[in-house]
Amino acid sequence: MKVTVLGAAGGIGQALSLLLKTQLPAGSDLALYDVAPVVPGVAVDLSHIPTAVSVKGYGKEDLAPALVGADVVLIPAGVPRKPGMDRSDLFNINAGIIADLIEAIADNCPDACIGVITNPVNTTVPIAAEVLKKKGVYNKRKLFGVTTLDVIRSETFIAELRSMDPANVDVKVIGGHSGTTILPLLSQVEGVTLSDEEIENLTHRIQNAGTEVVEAKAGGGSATLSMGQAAARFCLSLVRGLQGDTSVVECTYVEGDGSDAKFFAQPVRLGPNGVEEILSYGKLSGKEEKAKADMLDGLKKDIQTGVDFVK
Ligand SMILES: NC(=O)C1=CN([C@@H]2O[C@H](COP(=O)(O)OP(=O)(O)OC[C@H]3O[C@@H](n4cnc5c(N)ncnc54)[C@H](O)[C@@H]3O)[C@@H](O)[C@H]2O)C=CC1
Ligand SMILES: O=C([O-])CC(=O)C(=O)O
Repeated sequence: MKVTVLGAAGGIGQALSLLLKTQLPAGSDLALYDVAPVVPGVAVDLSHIPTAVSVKGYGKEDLAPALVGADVVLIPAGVPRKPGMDRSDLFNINAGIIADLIEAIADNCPDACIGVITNPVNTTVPIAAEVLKKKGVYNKRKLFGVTTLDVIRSETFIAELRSMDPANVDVKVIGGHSGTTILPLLSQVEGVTLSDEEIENLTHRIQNAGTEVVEAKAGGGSATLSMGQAAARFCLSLVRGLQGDTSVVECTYVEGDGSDAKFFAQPVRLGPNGVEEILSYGKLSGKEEKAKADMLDGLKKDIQTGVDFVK
């Protein structure tokens, strides 16, 4: 497997690359690309860790060789939020960065699975799809918005509340990746019964957890370490699927049947083709149904913003 990280010298990129260096299957190649001049140094640094994963750094002018042969491309390139900003405030800068990087992916590794981390995810994923369509290489089974951070936060916060081992908590989070479009299905958590008040408080915390980190970092960026862990989990799941394991399920923002919105985060079974099957997210509680209905217009607008940007 070759995994390429675009934006590898950033906060997420470095944490993610470290986890991949130590956890990708033996024999994998890890390609680290960034426009920041430190990226070859990040690669040398990681290369001293004794695992059977080879690491190579690629500077600004070397995007094509970083991508050629990639099975998976993860994209945390772009600017993060500062206090007082919404994820949508990142659109002006990050939309162009995503469009350019996706174009290069279309030219150099059109069959790769692409995991978009760059915000606003609700919009950057539709941008990626439109660019790939223009290039004639769009495969909806291979384009993913990485929303795993919402899942691991949900698992963490529930485990804390009930003094459980987080490894035993499994939560589906559907919708999108900002504000109320993040919809954790807390009525369905197996083995955990939550009161209405607990569900309300947890939902609010999960939806605002990104802002919790942005405010705590006080101008120094947004979640990088937890996001590195989330993206590594997602990437390792994708790789297991690509290598033939068809039992791997993750929630991720993909183009499904469009019954809720054209792009929607939902549980997906992964496999050799990327998305093998979009799974049902089950029965929602009355409150979750209403929360979904209330956020869909906003999510659809975010998606349209991405489509319009490319058109
Ligand atoms: N999907 C999610 O759940 C989450 C998404 N994010 C998003 O991830 C993005 C990155 O966040 P951080 O790593 O904290 O930012 P950062 O500023 O630490 O790193 C971004 C990196 O991207 C690089 N970069 C910029 N333009 C580039 C280009 N054209 N090609 C290659 N590299 C380029 C920069 O040089 C930098 O090294 C932000 O947009 C942030 O909002 C952050 C947390 C969670
Ligand atoms: O909140 C942000 O800007 C970064 C992010 O997406 C998250 O932490 O969920």
